Amino acid sequence: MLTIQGTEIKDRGITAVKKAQQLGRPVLLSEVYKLDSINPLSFFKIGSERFLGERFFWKDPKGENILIGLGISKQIQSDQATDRFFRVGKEWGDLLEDSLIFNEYVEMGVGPVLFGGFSFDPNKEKTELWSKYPDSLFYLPKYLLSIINEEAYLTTSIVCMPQDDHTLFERILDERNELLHSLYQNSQNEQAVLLETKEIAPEQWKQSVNDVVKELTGGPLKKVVLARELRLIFDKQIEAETVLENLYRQQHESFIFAFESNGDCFLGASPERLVKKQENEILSTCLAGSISRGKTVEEDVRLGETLLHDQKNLIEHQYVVEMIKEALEESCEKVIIPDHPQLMKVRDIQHLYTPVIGEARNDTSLLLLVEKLHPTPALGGLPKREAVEKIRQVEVLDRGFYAAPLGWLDYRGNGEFAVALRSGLIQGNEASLFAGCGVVADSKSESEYLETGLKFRPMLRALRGE
Ligand SMILES: C=C(O[C@H]1C=CC=C(C(=O)O)[C@@H]1O)C(=O)O
Ligand SMILES: [Mg+2]
Repeated sequence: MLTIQGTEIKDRGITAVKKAQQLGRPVLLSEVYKLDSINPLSFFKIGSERFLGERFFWKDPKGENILIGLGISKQIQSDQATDRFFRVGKEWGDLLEDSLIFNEYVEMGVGPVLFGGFSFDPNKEKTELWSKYPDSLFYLPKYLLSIINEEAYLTTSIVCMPQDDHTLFERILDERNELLHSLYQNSQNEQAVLLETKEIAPEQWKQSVNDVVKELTGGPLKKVVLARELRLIFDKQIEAETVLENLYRQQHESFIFAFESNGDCFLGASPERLVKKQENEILSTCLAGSISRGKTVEEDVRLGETLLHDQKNLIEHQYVVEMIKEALEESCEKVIIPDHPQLMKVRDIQHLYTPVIGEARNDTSLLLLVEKLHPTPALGGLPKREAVEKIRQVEVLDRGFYAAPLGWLDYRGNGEFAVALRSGLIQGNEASLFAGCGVVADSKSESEYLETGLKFRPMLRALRGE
């Protein structure tokens, strides 16, 4: 049975409350314990009673960093378009300033961690679809399970107020142990059954691809990513943990994420890293240009070779490489980018892929890098501003958090953001799925339409439980 023996939180809590009284403002207290191994999906699932709507899940493709948060100790959110990246960083920095952090481990992602993301375009007119997700939304979880290189750590974070007393910390001690004990209760979830699939305005979408193509020769615009939506209706409430478990089993090569807010859950399996920062080492990814997987090994290799030599896809990819290179060179000492793309093969699709390594300057923060990179031409287009304006104008879809940065940063400034692709938004017994594709001068609306069809598959399979 898993228990945390230490009761230091009581004394630490009293110290934090005294500090809050002295300063006349809240003080963050965080403490870390090492645990025996825990199944990350079970941890997410045990939060469904007490912390429904306040959970997140993150796994990187190699499974080096897995983070699951239950409960919200502090929420940072804003609907303001200007400075939104900076504001999150500022509020996080302010909270950390007088914090008491008891963490003897050096691993990234252990200790207080902020998890969340940004909407794709804060200036796009808002619809009901994303009403639960403001333009920037982050949680500092009450309980964070970090599985870093297969070692498990539990961080408890509490924002202590001047008026708090010892009863708060006694309650937390009990709650934490109950939570860990409940890891051993086994409950089976039943998959909701898909009743209806509505494709949102497919003909209008193809027309918008044709219209945009006409604007891509001669003018300033080189590339615009256009996305569309499927709305699915199920026979009963969709359980996020079931879909998440399916994604986890089915999409080994991708980032697996889930992010709840007020009853909705945004989740997916994205192959695309936006940026990772570990001390000064920066990793980013150029991912654009797509073809289907083959039914046989031979066909798969042949399709991959075709993609590697296809001019339309190479151009679509090259725009991303150019932009990421330029953006990173502004804030890095060094940027290393190979001259030619390779293939990234995920379960349903293969992409042109160029990995990027950089060395950040000392004054470069992770959120600054996110701001500079978002949206890359894999999600927005080129030039950035004009492409985002075009999307705002022609796209029917309210993208919300789709195609936007989602991830985490720890109290030492390390962290990682993925681009939230191959994703869906669960709302009760309905879900919206999103997929887009890079439109360039040589694009044909029918084949772009089929490409988006491939990109819906990971979420469709996970939701159907196949
Ligand atoms: C916009 C999406 O994919 C991007 C990432 C990889 C390949 C892409 C493409 O070939 O069009 C897209 O730029 C999506 O999955 O919704
Ligand atoms: Mg494409």
